Amino acid sequence: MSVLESISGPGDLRRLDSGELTRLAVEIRDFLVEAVSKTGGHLGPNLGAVELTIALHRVFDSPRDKILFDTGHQAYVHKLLTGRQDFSLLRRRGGLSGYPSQAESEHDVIENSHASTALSYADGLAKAFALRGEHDRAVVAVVGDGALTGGMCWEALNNIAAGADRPVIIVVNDNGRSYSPTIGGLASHLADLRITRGYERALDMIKKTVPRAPVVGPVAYEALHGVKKGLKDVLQPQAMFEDLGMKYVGPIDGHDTEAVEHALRRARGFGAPVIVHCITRKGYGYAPAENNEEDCMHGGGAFDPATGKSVAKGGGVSWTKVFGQEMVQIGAERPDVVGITAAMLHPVGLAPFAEAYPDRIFDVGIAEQHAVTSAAGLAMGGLHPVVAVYATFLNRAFDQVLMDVALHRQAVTFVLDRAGVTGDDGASHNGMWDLSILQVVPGMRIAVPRDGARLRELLRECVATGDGPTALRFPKGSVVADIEAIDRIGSMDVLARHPGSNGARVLLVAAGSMAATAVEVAERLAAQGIGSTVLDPRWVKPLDPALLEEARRHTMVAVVEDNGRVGAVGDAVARLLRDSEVDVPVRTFGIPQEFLDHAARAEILADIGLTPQDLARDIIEAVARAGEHDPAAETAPAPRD
Ligand SMILES: Cc1ncc(C[n+]2csc(CCOP(=O)(O)OP(=O)(O)O)c2C)c(N)n1
Ligand SMILES: CC(=O)[C@@H](O)[C@H](O)COP(=O)(O)O
Ligand SMILES: [Mg+2]
Repeated sequence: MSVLESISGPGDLRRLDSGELTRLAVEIRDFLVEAVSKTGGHLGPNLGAVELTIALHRVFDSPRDKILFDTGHQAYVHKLLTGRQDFSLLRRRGGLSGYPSQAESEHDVIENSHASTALSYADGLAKAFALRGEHDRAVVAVVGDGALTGGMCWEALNNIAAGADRPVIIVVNDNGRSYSPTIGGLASHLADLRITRGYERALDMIKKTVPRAPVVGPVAYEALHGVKKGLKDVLQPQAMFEDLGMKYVGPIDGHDTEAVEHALRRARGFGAPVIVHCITRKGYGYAPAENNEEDCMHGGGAFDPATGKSVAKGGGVSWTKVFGQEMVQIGAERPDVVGITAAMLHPVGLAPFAEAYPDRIFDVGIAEQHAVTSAAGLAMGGLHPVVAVYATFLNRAFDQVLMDVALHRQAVTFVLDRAGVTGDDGASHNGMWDLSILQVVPGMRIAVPRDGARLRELLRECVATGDGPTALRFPKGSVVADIEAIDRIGSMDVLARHPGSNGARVLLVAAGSMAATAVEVAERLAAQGIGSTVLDPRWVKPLDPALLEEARRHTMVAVVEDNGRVGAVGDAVARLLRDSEVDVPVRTFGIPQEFLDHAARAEILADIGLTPQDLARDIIEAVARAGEHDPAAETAPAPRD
């Protein structure tokens, strides 16, 4: 039996000797490379957190002590050490989540995969334990250097530092990277800290060579003392954390289990808020990850363990790539257009723009709120910023969109990638909120492209809009083949028309990526004798008033959208018809307003009925209930495949 197989829980860890600990780290790395090569996942971050996580579970008694992981993508080792070693269905239906999950284990706390939250949870937990008199319970938060660039961390630090009687132990997992190298003043401060080891050695050297004052006389001694002080100020920058009222331990070699364990025991013994600064390498111990310049195999699909090369079947051109290519074209024509990313230059597709226009790209760190309000500043300064984020991450910058950009009617374009169901990253990654929250923003215009051609077209319309904010959203994965319009009504594209053989006529309003699905639904309805028109609004906010006249020519409006059902396009269409007294029923087909468990996107779309066959069946039944159509009268059975 391997050492890893002998670990059924954290208690088993404490019985291991140093030789077994060393073997355990090797076994965990081998396990991670093998398992993640099959399922895909966050290999790089987890290879960097092996020794750190082993030490954590040897020093702290989870779940009585709380061990929190910021973002949670680096918690695979934590899962292995807390009784979960079947990774065969990692991030897949029925398998382990790629993030902590309270349903999986009492050792798991934070399920939200949005970065920079762990210190706030920690502050809250520490206050709760103090108030309940549970002073023996430790609260430990593991936070990456990338997550530390998020503003919430500093809000929390401000509070944690004030809580001498409710100590939080903050373990900074500093590998110098988010996806790419972490940016900003804090990152360089952490980098300074990393060289502190040099400071200690330099200080020792000075101590040994600088003779005592009586020997060299006060003037010379003062001069030499000034050198030492200067060195101390320059090379010993942990003062920042200590100035905050935090104790600082480090920097520690984050791949030396015993050193980390010793530092954690010291930290626990302080009984005061403390930062344990661990220096790690993302992808440590697996060369293809360590040497991967772009992101150290931060995330991604299945790969060949021998080479680290992706084995994912080539799925065509991604929406992200189409966006990135068009941005380079726009950048050549519009010197006022600049790009902003929140530590995700490559994932959001802005790397080609950055390469072409290096002084017109701003990576603000994992700081979406700052990204948005700084975009308002850039726009006020006469530029047109394009803020590219994953749709779900815009949630945390809602007030900035509303009160900093829209209130000032600033020409900022938000490009929301991973919009709609993403699936394998779990509930907090689905981009199912943006069409709802942006609906309430006065002056916001929202474009939803149905394919690559429309993405290029609508992106240009967005950046050509100078009197207020625009947003454009598209899903994860490959673009579908272009779907050409057969007609145009106002600013909307007609994609299909079917006459039908009875009174029913359904107006299918398809938002963005649901267009291909809607075209197929219309064909299924036609087979049942139900007439329809498939309409791509292109802009879903504001809706084109021409929609009203088109609705009047139908007996039902069915809106299909890859967003939560509440307060999005369907509700906006219903409100428009109601306010204009167009008495045609509107049915909305979207994502139920729930947190969805992790699974593949296709599985979830099937679960929630956003497939052509389910939609057709539901619409046929709705038409029948409305009395315009009796399916039994038809010869062909209702489609159920
Ligand atoms: C609010 C938010 N924005 C962006 C992301 C995407 N994201 C996931 S992990 C990551 C990098 C995290 O870097 P770090 O905290 O240093 O952890 P590491 O992967 O280096 O261990 C980013 C940007 C996120 N999860 N949450
Ligand atoms: C942890 C995190 O937020 C991302 O790394 C997430 O896994 C998105 O991955 P994709 O870029 O594959 O959608
Ligand atoms: Mg990092």
